[in-house]
Amino acid sequence: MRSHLALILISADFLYLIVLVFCSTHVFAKDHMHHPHRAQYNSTTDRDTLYALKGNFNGSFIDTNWSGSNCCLNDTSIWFGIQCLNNRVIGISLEGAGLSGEVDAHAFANLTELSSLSFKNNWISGTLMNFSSNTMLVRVDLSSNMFEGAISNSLLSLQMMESLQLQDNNLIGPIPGFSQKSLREFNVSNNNLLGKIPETDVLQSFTDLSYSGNPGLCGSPTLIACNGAMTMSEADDESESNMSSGIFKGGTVLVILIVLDVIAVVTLALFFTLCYKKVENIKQQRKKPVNIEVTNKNFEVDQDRDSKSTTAIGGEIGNKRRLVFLDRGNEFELDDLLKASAEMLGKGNFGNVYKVILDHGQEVVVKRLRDLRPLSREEFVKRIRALADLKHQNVLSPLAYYYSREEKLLVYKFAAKGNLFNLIHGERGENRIPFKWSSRLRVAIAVARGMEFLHANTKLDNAIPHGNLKSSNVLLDENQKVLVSDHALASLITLPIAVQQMSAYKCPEYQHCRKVSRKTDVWCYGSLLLELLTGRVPSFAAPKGTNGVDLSSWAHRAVREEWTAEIFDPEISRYCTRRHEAQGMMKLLELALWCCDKSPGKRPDMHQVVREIGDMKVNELEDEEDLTSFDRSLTEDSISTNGSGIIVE
Ligand SMILES: Nc1ncnc2c1ncn2[C@@H]1O[C@H](COP(=O)(O)OP(=O)(O)OP(=O)(O)O)[C@@H](O)[C@H]1O
Repeated sequence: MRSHLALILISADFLYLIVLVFCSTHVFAKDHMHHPHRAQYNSTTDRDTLYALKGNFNGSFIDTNWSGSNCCLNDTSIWFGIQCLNNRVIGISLEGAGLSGEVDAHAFANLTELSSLSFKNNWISGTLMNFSSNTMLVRVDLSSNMFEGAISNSLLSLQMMESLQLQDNNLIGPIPGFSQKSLREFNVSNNNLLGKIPETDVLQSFTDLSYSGNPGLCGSPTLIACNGAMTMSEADDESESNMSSGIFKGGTVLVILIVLDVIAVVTLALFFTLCYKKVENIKQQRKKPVNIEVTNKNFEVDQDRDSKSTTAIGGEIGNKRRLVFLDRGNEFELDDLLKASAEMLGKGNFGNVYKVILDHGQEVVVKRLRDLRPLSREEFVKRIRALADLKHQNVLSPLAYYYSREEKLLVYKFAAKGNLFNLIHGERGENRIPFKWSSRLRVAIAVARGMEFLHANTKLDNAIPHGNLKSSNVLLDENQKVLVSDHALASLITLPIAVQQMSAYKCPEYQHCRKVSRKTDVWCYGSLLLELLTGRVPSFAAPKGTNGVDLSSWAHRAVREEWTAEIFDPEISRYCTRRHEAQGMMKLLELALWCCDKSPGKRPDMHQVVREIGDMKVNELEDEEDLTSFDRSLTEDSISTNGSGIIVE
């Protein structure tokens, strides 16, 4: 018994010594770093480190963006994706930048001020880097890459770390015993990690979602029992206790150890208080204000950060504050937009969308793009020009754009009658004005024409002409003209984001063999027809918190099992009493199922679709009646939205 106690005390003393040494060096190191004149590293070493890092990646974008003699100028970042403070690099954020390659293990050794690192959504492979020099790191996000090997033990020494995101990689081996109290977000799901999850308070404080998708992991907080598996530290403890019994005997040693330990505990408490105060001080200094504010009155664009970008492209952008108009007429300045009142229409997958009423009464929509591919100004302009050149009466092309390093805007005409999603699924209570068959057919024909035009005229190689066709991207202007919007935005968005968010990537061929093509747009069009016919929301376009239906499988089953009549929206079947209407509904259903064929090769092209659908005659009288319905349904506030154009149930 005594020998056990003595052993425990000696171990505690040993631990104490280690902690003491660690604390002194750690506190000293931080102190050292916060006095620039004493610092060993500076902006030049940071720049050279980033140049070396750039050499690790295969990705054309940082080749062009990371160049020149300064990556930071005081607190302003000169290079893309870098954050600076006092001429030092404190943040790197290259999310969805299409980066591949392996990062050198010691790539970050000189970035001693780095507090935030994100390489989320890239294709980076190799083992995790060594972070032991990056003691200021607060956030690390390496999720959705192809990192392999073990979780680096260097992460255990990061005492300021609040968030560690390593999910969706190929990491293997056990989870090290993270015990930093600062750690509030932790995710290692969807890797190949093994063994028992260490029972540290910190690791046990996260839910099993942080660990899911690792078939070899066991122990709390997962529900998988370990069947005798131990963590590495448990195994070590056990073998040590077996070996050491009987080494220490006698009461004297014990008394001395007890006295020493009391002194040690008091000193240790003093040291921890000192460490804690230092760390809190540093955290306070690092809190930076957010740059972009959006209110419901107006919106502000971050213009000052672009003070270096004055390059003119084809004479278009000499002035950094200029909106560039893609057509003549309608011209106004960015300042006119900024001072006008703005109302948020919705938070789309690619950025927030605002309706802005200019002083002279013109209503426009401003789409503030985010998650863009890291495009140079030239590439961005080229792609916007290509999509703006596509002019058709059923296609909504942008009127103008704004480009700066930090901000990219697209300006569109405002479509006063809202979107097709609201028309179909808007409030179904007694105030609803029916959205009848002939109106639905009219929309289907207009969308087909718009899509046929896009398919015939899109010039960008390998691009899907639309890529995100769905009912919230079909708009109606003040004259009920149907407009297909948001075409070709896929060419601006990073691939991982496009895969997550765009309709095209929900098609069967992408699920099976990661391929999309022009015929993918045809599948989206078929799904839109099914939405029009059934009044149900397709699962890929269902608003957050609601469930949609796999419309194509559902409709195919209905036809196979001969209960087709039941799938039509009662709102149209109730009114479609005439023979040609019932035939039209069946014909449109056939066309929808053809477009949704699992095999892209068997689907029609958009030209064939227009030919098929053009044969269906819209009854003129019914059409007149329905136009009135459209108007009333949109002006009587019968559609309730949450401001994002999405139905509130
Ligand atoms: N020119 C416009 N006129 C009127 N409403 C618009 C216009 N452009 C977009 N909207 C509406 O603003 C909201 C947000 O549009 P946005 O296209 O960004 O998002 P979304 O269609 O919900 O999703 P996604 O980003 O995938 O396209 C939607 O309700 C859309 O119908």
